[in-house]
Amino acid sequence: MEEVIVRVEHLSHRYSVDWAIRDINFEVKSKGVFGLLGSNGAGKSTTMNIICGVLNQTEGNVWINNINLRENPVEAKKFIGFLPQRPPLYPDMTVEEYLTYCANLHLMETGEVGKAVERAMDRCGVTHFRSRLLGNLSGGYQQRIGIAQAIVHHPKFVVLDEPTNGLDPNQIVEIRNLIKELAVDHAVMLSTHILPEVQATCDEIRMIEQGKVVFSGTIDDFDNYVAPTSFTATLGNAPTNDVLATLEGITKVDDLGDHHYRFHFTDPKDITEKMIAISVAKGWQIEEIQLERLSLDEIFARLSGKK
Ligand SMILES: Nc1ncnc2c1ncn2[C@@H]1O[C@H](COP(=O)(O)OP(=O)(O)OP(=O)(O)O)[C@@H](O)[C@H]1O
Repeated sequence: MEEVIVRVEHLSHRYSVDWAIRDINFEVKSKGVFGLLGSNGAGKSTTMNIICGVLNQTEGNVWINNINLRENPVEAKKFIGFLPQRPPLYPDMTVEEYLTYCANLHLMETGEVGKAVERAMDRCGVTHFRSRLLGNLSGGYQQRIGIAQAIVHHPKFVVLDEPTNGLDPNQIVEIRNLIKELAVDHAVMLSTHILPEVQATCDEIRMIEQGKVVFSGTIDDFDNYVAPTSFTATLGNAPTNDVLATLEGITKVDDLGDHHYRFHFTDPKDITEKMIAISVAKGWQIEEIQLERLSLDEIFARLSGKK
């Protein structure tokens, strides 16, 4: 059985009077990417801050490598690398100075520090910027340095809070690739409010909404759950609704007016390709076709309703 590196049991936290998270339970395995998905204010950062020992929980327990984080924080934190939402970077330090400083903060043996810094720079693809001041790096490279500081002390568990926030599309792809590389030999936990982000990077996910877990499962379970069940199409020369409703794979058709239709189906496989092929063959003048995917808010609403 795969090793469990993190165990979270009945975790709850209250800021003054309001509960930010309530009775969160999960385990993180020693390899792969574990995603915490939730809209703004759902409770992701609160959960991550507690798991990294930055915030003391009101109730519940966190074990890192079987060490109770609350009872033995110094030992437990040796296994954790954390990139908070705002990377703790010092703009007047060079990359190498900063990573050396972080390795020392993590109480690494002095003789190990140089090697560890080289390895972290290499893994994050920043060795060529070793003498560059952090303040002079682009957002994407600053994020890489943030990840490098999170892995410099060889933690088993790496926590990344919204790691692609504020990056451009190319930088996002690069950081996602880096996360997947790290997950080959680390347990990586990331939080995000971006649906495609979990779909692109995560193996296992928990979705939280108003501080409670509303979905827990693998990414395949999640993709099945959020698979589209309808598409819309504009047909310049459509046949009657009765004809459209008998098309293979279509369970129902709504006439939305102005040559616009919504088609419901149960099996999404090649459904739009089939519709395009038959429209062309029959001369229905298809002008536009679009799968209707659920937005994150709609998924939350569905999952919360289910619960
Ligand atoms: N220091 C604080 N004091 C009081 N309330 C807080 C504090 N930090 C967070 N909260 C509240 O706790 C709830 C959860 O916030 P949290 O930051 O954990 O959510 P999040 O999912 O990380 O959202 P975001 O993506 O916007 O950071 C929110 O209602 C937030 O307003």
